[in-house]
Amino acid sequence: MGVNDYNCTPFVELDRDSWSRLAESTPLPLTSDDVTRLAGLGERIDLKEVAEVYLPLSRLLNLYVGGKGQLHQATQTFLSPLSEDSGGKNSHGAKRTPFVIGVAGSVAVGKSTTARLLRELLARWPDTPRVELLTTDGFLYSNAELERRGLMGRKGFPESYDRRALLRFVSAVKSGAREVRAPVYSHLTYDIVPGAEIVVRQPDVLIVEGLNVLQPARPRLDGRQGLAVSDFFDFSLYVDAKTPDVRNWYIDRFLSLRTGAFANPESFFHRFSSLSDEEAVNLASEIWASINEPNLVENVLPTRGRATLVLTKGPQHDVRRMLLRKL
Ligand SMILES: Nc1ncnc2c1ncn2[C@@H]1O[C@H](COP(=O)(O)OP(=O)(O)O)[C@@H](O)[C@H]1O
Ligand SMILES: CC(C)(COP(=O)(O)O)[C@@H](O)C(=O)NCCC(=O)O
Repeated sequence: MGVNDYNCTPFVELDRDSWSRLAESTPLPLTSDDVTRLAGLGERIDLKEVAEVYLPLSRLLNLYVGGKGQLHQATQTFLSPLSEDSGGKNSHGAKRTPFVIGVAGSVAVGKSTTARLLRELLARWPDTPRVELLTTDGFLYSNAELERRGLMGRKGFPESYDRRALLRFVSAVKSGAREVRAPVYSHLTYDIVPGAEIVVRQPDVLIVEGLNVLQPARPRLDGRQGLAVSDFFDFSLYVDAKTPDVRNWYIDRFLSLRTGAFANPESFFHRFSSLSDEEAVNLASEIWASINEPNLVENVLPTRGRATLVLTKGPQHDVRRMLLRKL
């Protein structure tokens, strides 16, 4: 095949039928206990979809985890003469660090749902019982800081995050730090929760989910290329769908929040709980068009080709196609 061949791509493409056939040969099929637990997650996800799409995906991830484990072992063996030379005083070997998976994609495409499902499924594999989840919204600047920077209408854009703190967090996890802490964001108050934090203690797998996790590094002021969180990923997933479908999911979620979470007087959106259907659709469409769609087009979509796996959904969240990076 020549390099000008139109078919020349770094991805292997699998349609839904081929992918779901892999479920048959996936060890550890779902048990009725798993089904009960997954249903208890409160997701509206179809369990057939879990069995046909997400279960084989968890197997693929499990193979990558195993592959990284073997590479770690081989590297330890390679470095072991150095520890022997120093009479065991200097240990050049290092403990294996958590396997980090990035999950990227638009607002409302289903990143959190995918990440939560993967957490459940991965934890069933004997070599990865401890799976933790981090959402990057904890690294958004507080509303007060966003106001100060004139970024309140740009929440979710790369500049609305404390990118240095996020990078330090992921870098510490991949450096083998015993305990790493991250701030917490509340969708209810629409702000960072003062004093709250999540603590990550050397899990087997860490899933880092967020709009911009596949962004490349920004050039530094001294002109040198810095690092990006994606430099620390062992695997990354981009959840993709047509923009009009994602817009519909955003509006649907907004409508169900209006009758659910927005009814809580603590909610930032409480004042919208009494909107009529039409008013709520107009407001959600306005937020989508002014913030989330421009961010998708300008910042999120351009990172899709950087993922290890692109998962493309149809209008009902049904996964239709997988693009897997060739090795
Ligand atoms: N696989 C799925 N099947 C059915 N509904 C889904 C699925 N994934 C997400 N959703 C729904 O789509 C909306 C957006 O999903 P969510 O995971 O919150 O997106 P994100 O984290 O990307 O903003 C939610 O209402 C969620 O219930
Ligand atoms: C909190 C978010 C920026 C997503 O953050 P992420 O966890 O992807 O970093 C997003 O869900 C959001 O609230 N965007 C602001 C515009 C809106 O209200 O939809």
